[in-house]
Amino acid sequence: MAVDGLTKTFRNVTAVSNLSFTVPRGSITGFLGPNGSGKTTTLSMLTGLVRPTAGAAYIDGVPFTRLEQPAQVVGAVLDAHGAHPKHTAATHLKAYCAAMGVPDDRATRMLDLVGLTSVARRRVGEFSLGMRQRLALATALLGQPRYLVLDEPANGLDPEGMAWLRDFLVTFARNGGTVLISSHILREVEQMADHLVIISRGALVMQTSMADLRNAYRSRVLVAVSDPVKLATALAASGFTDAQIQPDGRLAVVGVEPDRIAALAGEHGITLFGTSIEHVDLEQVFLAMTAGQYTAAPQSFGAPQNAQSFQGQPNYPAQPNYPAQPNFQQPPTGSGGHS
Ligand SMILES: Nc1ncnc2c1ncn2[C@@H]1O[C@H](COP(=O)(O)OP(=O)(O)OP(=O)(O)O)[C@@H](O)[C@H]1O
Repeated sequence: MAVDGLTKTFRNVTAVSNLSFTVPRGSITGFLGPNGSGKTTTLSMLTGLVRPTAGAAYIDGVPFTRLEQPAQVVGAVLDAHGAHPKHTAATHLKAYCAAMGVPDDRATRMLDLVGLTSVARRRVGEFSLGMRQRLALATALLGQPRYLVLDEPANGLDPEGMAWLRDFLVTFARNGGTVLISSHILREVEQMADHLVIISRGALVMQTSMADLRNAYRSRVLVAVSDPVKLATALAASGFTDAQIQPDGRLAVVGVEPDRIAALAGEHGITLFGTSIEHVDLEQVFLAMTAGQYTAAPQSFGAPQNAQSFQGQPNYPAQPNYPAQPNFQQPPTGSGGHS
């Protein structure tokens, strides 16, 4: 799946603006952006529900409208409220089976797969949002598609439902399926996605693998020592080259455990005053990247104090932005150890 220069303008609102990205085959790609950033509009263009103003979207190399048997290529969940409220879950699915030309027993199997067998004869109007999400997924799966396009499927799911969805999608991708799943919360997709496409105001902010993102925003250890240059040299001699002296004189070290740093300092006669680990919250990084969707003040989105705006930067920022510095911890008097 891919979109290329995709643009959609509704009267005077540009919902999607010259957006290009690729969803690697066999991946789970998280499609992230704040409310109103253009996710649903993009997914609607991808699945042929909305006509682009410019650009194109491709599934299996062709636009959705040119797919010969679309339901057997792509399953889409764009609206959990698609089923008629007076239909039961079973009649809803069987109607889709008939329309798609697939046998009825597929409906029963999909109800079982999404955990709705016990409520198969209940009216959809009585379903909770989470149950509707499961039914919508069952509908999308009827044609045994290779691609899944899911718009905020976590909406309304309880933690158990979320865990179930995660496991289901991971298995689907492991078996060769490709998933594009939107969310406005990185945490919701972080554990299952192997790629991310991040948008803000309809434009691409970043396209990256999850591994690259984690790597660029790794935790670091801040070390206060008598001689930071000497410690940096000692670390480099041991193969740890990612150490930078901070404006406050501390050494910021990535990829080395505090105990190892303390041992090295001891070996080189460097006095260690204290260490603190600075964990990076990826959700904060994401919020900083997409801040300003509705307001010019990034802080109103809970962004880190030193966060920059990443808008319009398709490439990865060279310098990771760490959240505000944690309080420096002094070791107990006379211990000379690390915290
Ligand atoms: N049919 C439409 N007519 C006019 N404006 C629209 C239409 N559909 C979407 N928009 C506008 O396009 C922008 C993007 O909306 P879209 O629903 O694609 O965002 P989203 O990222 O999916 O948001 P959310 O996370 O809240 O679902 C919004 O400003 C929205 O008001």
